[in-house]
Amino acid sequence: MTVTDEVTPTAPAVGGVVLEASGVTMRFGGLLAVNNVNLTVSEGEIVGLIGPNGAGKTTFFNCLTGLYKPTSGQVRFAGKPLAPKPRLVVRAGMARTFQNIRLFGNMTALENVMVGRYCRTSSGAITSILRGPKFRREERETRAKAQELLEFVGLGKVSEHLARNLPYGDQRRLEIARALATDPKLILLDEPTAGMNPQETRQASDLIFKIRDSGLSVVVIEHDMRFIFNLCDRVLCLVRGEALIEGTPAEVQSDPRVIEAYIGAGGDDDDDDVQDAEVKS
Ligand SMILES: Nc1ncnc2c1ncn2[C@@H]1O[C@H](COP(=O)(O)OP(=O)(O)OP(=O)(O)O)[C@@H](O)[C@H]1O
Repeated sequence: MTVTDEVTPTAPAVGGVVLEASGVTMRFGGLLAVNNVNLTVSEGEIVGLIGPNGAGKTTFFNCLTGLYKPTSGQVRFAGKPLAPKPRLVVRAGMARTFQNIRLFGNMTALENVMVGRYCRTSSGAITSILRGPKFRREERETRAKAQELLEFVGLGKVSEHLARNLPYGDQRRLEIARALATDPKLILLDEPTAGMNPQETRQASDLIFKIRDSGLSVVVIEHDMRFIFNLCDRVLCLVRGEALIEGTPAEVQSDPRVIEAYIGAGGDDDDDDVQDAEVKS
């Protein structure tokens, strides 16, 4: 089966620039993990970030989301410079998921999503302790919004299940729901299909299209080339911290330097995927 048989993406409605990262560089001592990388993401775009292991993809995400303060370079979001502080980044409208699942295992799916929502509520510590009418109203709204998001990602029926008891693919969806609860304009997904079976991967792809169709932009790191080439409007390939090529899936897939980079890195069979994946035109 070809990739294009698997899903039927709708045409992207690309708008103004949401994210503009320019000259982002991150040095760890003597190691230049990210070197002078630029990335622009527009409204309604799905952008893929690929590259062999250790290429700097997650480090670049960490620079975009304020977990790391870049050694140099600038990140602008919705036209304004973005301070490298995770809390401010989330408030500005950028959310993310992590390579390793970071859920609260002993909380229900619903509670996990509610936690994500609290950055948009206004009840302070005193209101929360006193549990007055304002707090109760916000809590009701937060709960309703969280349930709506669980339904959006296909987990409406398991909202009262403990996160740790959910199957792996559902835990990944739950992470996405929690990120969406912050009301982002842009969501960054770090290896959202890692460890998934082919059916879960197809569902993840459908969910990302649905997120895009709801008006968000998406940047996704992934090693699964079929998934990336089928999903993305544009792909940036990093190698040893530097941008090797940025282009449409077809352009990136047919660039011999990309295949070489994966083979040279002694990768995890991704090089076969780069050549074999059939991309949307
Ligand atoms: N906090 C850190 N301190 C020192 N070195 C780091 C740190 N984080 C990442 N690195 C190094 O930076 C380089 C890029 O790592 P990074 O995790 O960003 O790559 P990646 O492309 O996401 O890899 P993978 O696909 O394996 O997740 C690697 O050499 C890594 O060892």
